[in-house]
Formats: sequence, C-alpha cells, structure tokens
Amino acid sequence: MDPIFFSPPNGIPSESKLATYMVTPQSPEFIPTRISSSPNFYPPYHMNNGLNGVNGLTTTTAAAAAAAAAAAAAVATVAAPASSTSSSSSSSTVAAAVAVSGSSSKVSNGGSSASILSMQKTNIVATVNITQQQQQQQQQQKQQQHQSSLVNDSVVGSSAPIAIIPNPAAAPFVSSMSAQTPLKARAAMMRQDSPTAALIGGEKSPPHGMTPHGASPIPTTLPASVHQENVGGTIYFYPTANAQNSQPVVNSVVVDAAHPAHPAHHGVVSAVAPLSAVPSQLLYAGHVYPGPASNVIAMQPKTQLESAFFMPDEMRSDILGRNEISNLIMDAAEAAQHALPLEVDNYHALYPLEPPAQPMHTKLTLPASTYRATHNSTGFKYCLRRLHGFRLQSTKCMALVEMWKKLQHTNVVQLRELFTTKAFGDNSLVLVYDYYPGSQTLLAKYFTPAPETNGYTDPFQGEARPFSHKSNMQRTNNGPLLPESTIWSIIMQLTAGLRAIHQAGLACKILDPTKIIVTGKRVRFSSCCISDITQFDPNAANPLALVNMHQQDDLTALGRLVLALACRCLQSVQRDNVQSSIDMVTRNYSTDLRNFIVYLFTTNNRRSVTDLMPMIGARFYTQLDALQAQVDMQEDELAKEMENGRLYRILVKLNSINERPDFNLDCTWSETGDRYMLKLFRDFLFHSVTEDGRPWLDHAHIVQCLNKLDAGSIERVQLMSRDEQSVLIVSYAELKNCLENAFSELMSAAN
Ligand SMILES: Nc1ncnc2c1ncn2[C@@H]1O[C@H](COP(=O)(O)OP(=O)(O)OP(=O)(O)O)[C@@H](O)[C@H]1O
Repeated sequence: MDPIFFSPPNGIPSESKLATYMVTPQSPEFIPTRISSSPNFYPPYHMNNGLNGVNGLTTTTAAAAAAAAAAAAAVATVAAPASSTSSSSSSSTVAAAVAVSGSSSKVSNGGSSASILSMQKTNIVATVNITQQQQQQQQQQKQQQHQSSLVNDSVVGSSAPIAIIPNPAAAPFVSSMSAQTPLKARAAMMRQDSPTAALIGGEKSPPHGMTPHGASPIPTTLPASVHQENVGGTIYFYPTANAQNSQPVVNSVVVDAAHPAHPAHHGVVSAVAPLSAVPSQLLYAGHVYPGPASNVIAMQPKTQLESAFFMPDEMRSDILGRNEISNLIMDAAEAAQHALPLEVDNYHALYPLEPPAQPMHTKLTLPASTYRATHNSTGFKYCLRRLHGFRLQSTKCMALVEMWKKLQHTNVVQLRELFTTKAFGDNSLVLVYDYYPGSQTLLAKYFTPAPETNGYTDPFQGEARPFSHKSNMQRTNNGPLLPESTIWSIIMQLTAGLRAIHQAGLACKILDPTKIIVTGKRVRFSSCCISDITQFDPNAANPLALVNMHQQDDLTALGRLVLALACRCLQSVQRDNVQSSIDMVTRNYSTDLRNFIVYLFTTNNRRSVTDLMPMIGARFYTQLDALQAQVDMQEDELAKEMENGRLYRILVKLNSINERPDFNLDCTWSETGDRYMLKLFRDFLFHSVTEDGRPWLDHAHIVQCLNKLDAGSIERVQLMSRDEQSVLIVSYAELKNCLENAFSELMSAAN
C-alpha cells in the first residue's frame, strides 16, 4: 500500500520524520519509520559558535553516583539481538536512552565539546556497545519483562523512576523489535496505561519495557564511550566523541516521567533539555537584543524598561508622520482641481506638494510646480519639479546636468534625471530629485507669521519690543528670535552643502528661503540645477565661465539669509535695513555670528566658503557631538528593530505553512509530515495554557522560542498533540530544518 495513504497504527503521519521522536499511547516505544531520513540539521552555525559543552553540572553526590552506577548496570544489561545488517561483527551496537528521574542531585558531567557536538549531530542519548552475549541476555530479560509488565510502577515516583528507552535508529535493535514483538508490544501497550499518559499526568511511568527485568537500571559504571549528566533530576547519557566516531548515527530521546510537562494542554511548556544542559544561549546569543546601551538610556527621558522595548515617542511620531505624508493620495476634489496626468514619463501617482497656482519665482521667471511621484519600475518616490511651458534651447546644458547628478551631499537634494514631456498638455521640463517627506521650506518654517489668537499678539514675545526704534521692522509675528545654536546649526549645514557645490565647480544660484528645505533638523538645498538650465546661454563658449562670479553671489546670498534668520524677518535684509539689522545681531548674538554676516556682506575681496570654517570654530564640535549622539541612539533602535524584523520573517514562514488549506491538491499537507511538527510548535508557541486552562501568554516565551528556532538550537522542546495523547520531543534544529524544507517547498511551487 502506498505509505502516504496508509494510516499507520500509531497515528503518526507516515511520511513524517517526527515518528522517530514520537511517543504515543499506541506506540510507547520509538518507532523509527524513517530512520535513514534523519537530515543533517546542523548548519555550520553551531560549529562556529565555540560550543564547548561546558554545562556547569559539576557536583557529584553520592546519591547521583549511585543512581548513575545503577543506570550503567542497566545499560550494561540491555541486550538486543544483532540485526541482520550488523551482526557480522561480534560486538553489535545497541543504542539505549536512559533517564533516571527523581534525583535532585547534580552529577559530574564528563561531557566534552565533542560529546555535545556529537549530540548535535545525532541526538543520541546513549549509545553503548555490548557483546553478543549481552544481547542474548537482554533478549531473554526483555521477554520476561514483556510477559510480566511493560509499566513498572515500582520505579515511578520521585525516588528513582527510570526510563530506559531503546534507540529506535539502532538497526540491530529495530530489527529485533520488528522480528519479535512489534505488534505484540503495541497491543500490550494499548492495554496498559501509556507512557504518554504518564508523561502528561505525571503519575505513570514512562515505558521501561526495555529495562532489564530484575536488574537495577542504574549503572554503577559507564563505558568509556558514555558520559552522563543530570538535568532537573533526569540523568542523560551521552556518547563521547570516540563513541560517536565509532558508532552509527541514531536518534533517541529521554522522557522524564517524574517531571511532567507544565503547563499542560496543547503544547507543553517544557523543554526536555533545558539551557543549563548545554549553553545553548551561545547558539543564538547574537540574536537577542541585550537591551539599550547605558549611554543611550541617558539620552532618553524614559524608564529603562520603556527604552528597552519602545522607540522614543519623538522618533516614532516623526517616522509615522513622514510615512503618512509619503502615502497620501489625492481625493477626487483635489484630483479634479489639479487635473494631473496618470503617468508622466516613467512616473505615476503624482501628488502635488504645493497649491496649483504658483507665483513665479523671481529668479526662475517661469511658473513651476512640485509633485511627489512614484517611479514605475522601482516604486521609489521622487520629487518632480515641473517648469511649465519650457523648451530646452540646447542640449549643451546636459553637461551641467551631469555634473549636478554626480553631486552627492547630505545637505543637497540630489538631482536624478531630467526629461521633457507633453503629458501636462504643454511643453514641460521636469527635473527629478530625491524626495524627503515632511519637508518645509525655510520660508515656511521660520518666516511665516504664526496664526494670531483672537487678533491679539503678545507685545513682549520675542526680541522685538513694541515702540522700540526697530519695532516696525522687526515685529513680524514670525515668532521669537531663534536660539543662536539653531542659527549655527543651519549655517554649518548650508556651508557644508555650499562647499560641496563650489568644490564641484558649480554654483547654487538660487540660495533663498524658498529653495532650501528643512526635514526634521536637516537642511538641504532643494532646487539645484534649475537656474543652470533656465539661464543657460547656448551661445556661450564655456557655460562655466561665470561660475566664480556666481559662487561669490552665493556667499552674499548666504549672508543675507543668515541675517534674515538672525532677525527672523525677511525685510531686515533690504538695503536700508541692513545696518540696523546688523546692530540688532550685535546686541543679541555673539560677535562670531556678527563677524560671519559682515564677512559675507563684504564684497570687496574674493571670499571663499572654506574661510567660513574658522568662524564656526569649536561650534563644529558641538554639532558633531550632537550628531554622533543621535547616531548612537538610532543604532540602538536599529538593533531592536533588526531583531523584530528577523522574528517577523520567521513568523511569515511559519504562518505561510501552518493551516494552509491546500497545497498541490493535498488538503492535509500542512497537517502531515514535517509540517505536523510545525503545527504543534505553533501551538506550543502561542496556544499554551496553564494547568487550570487559562491562556498562558508570555511574550518572552514566544521571543525566546522563535530565537532558538531561528538559530537552530540543539535544545529540545516537548510538544503535545491537540488530543493530548501524543508527545513529541524534538530539537529546535530539527524544527528549523522542517521549517526551511516546508517553506522551500512552498517557494518552489510558487515559482
Ligand atoms: N525634494 C523635496 N522633497 C520633499 N519635498 C520637497 C522637496 N523639494 C521641495 N519640497 C516641498 O515642495 C513644496 C514646494 O516647494 P518649492 O520649492 O516650490 O517651494 P515654494 O515655496 O512653493 O517656492 P516657489 O514660491 O518658488 O514655488 C514645499 O513645501 C517644499 O517643502
């Protein structure tokens, strides 16, 4: 019969690797349905982690030693007939999993890194070489034991419950089982209280049908190839590196009957081998956000807990605000008002950034409009500046365009491309720039009168006092004078941008408050290249001949802008007002600021933007410090979000698989095979309940388990079927492997 359609008697999906690890009432022994299919779960990640296998279990007590000794004796007496495949050797191999529960003593751990790694590779709990003689002895004992009872209540309880579970993947043992007792054993098990029930209820013993009858299962001495460790009262026996090398790869598991899972139902919140057994945190240490750095905490007016989990409110609202602006779409009324084409060249979804009827800029002498638009193929958003009714006189200006396109600076909005179009119903020239959502022009931010409340303006607000000699000029309601640090911050950014422009052999040409944008605290020149095109003289031999003159003009314009900012008034730079404005700066700000402005207004000598640096002086360090502090804070946020993103991707994979109603015409795909493990793991993650049935919600549990899954930790997790009749013990590494396989199945089908 096709195994896919054959429902195996133990209820385990037949094509599933999980059968290897599953304990059910029907099959208390481990029935390896796919012994040879055990995948290589262990990516180089583990190997690179310096996993040394130091587990800290170093205290040996007399009780534990006695227990260990008894277990070793039991192991020594475990016998299985040689398989047809491996009986050629006088000494065949039997794998046994031995768990001695109830001992709270810690035992010395002889585990070496090699042994832990070998555990990674094989999941072997114990692998013991025994002689042919011993196997026969074991066979006899097993028969006796099978006749008497499969559940030995005498070993249940806290004193010394023992589970000796044969390793199913050991070929000799398997063949012995199948040759002699499989059906019988199963039938017996079905009659008996199942080991699973014992596991769940904590009252019954795990199957010890394989325990040599009458012999103490606790070994007194262990073979050199085996070492033991006690985890939460359960003693695990691991093969050492030597044993590992010399013996076949097998799978097994230890079930601790004395420590039933807790909480119960739909996912048992208990890993069989806890972190203490293997420093598995090493396996995913890089994937755990360690909390904010102390220097960052000091920057945030938040409690430590808040800053550990949430980004600063200011940052959050900034980002949300920018996203919202970036995603704005026009309503029907706006669309009718603007009558924008659906597509312009390679861009669509045009959204106006200013009202339709724009006054002509004095220097541009052309009506212009600004839009946000989305690139057709990349989906990136750009800022389009359209010059209405403009025809390119000559393509010679493209040399300048190329120079601008190459100019990359954090204080200059980069020009990306330029094209002409008739999509607007006229001949338009469109310049494409980077888009910075939420930007304001300097004019809008600092020179726009604040709305008056009830027509009343506080006469004492700001520096300009009523009835003073300068009040007429200064009282503009633009707001109070700016702090000097703000002005210097703007100066530093503008001079940085200007320096880059001048060094590129270009000139800004329109350096005024309408063509400088502010995004948060960043200031950028926003309309570079437009003047070079609109004022281009096709007859000029060298289009850059006048660049020096234009650069000098830039510096004068910068002086005027800074003076206007310092007075917070555009009229302050009118020829008649300049002197009184400088006097005002002298009174209110430092001499450095005054000298800076005066230097830029002095047109007798040739000025250079680099000469401005000494006037900025040590303020530069203040600015640098502020920026670095911001970078520190943002990096910390990034560390948090990086982890969130990673966890999100795992969840995407998991949820693409779980509960998928149909895949390749198979309605049971997500419920069978490896996917069944993932389903139970999902239950374990999200649907665990407490003993009294309340939802057990623990964010840390979810995060930690997802991290272990992502890292493919060798730690094992105990999963329970929804009917609570089966328990599955599986390592995160195996779960990860299942996840990857199932998801790549989906991916290849999707492709
Ligand atoms: N690269 C950009 N990214 C995002 N928004 C921008 C960008 N460039 C300009 N803006 C915004 O577009 C709007 C219009 O810009 P524009 O330069 O036309 O200013 P303006 O005050 O309308 O000037 P003008 O009076 O000369 O038309 C402003 O709100 C500005 O903040």
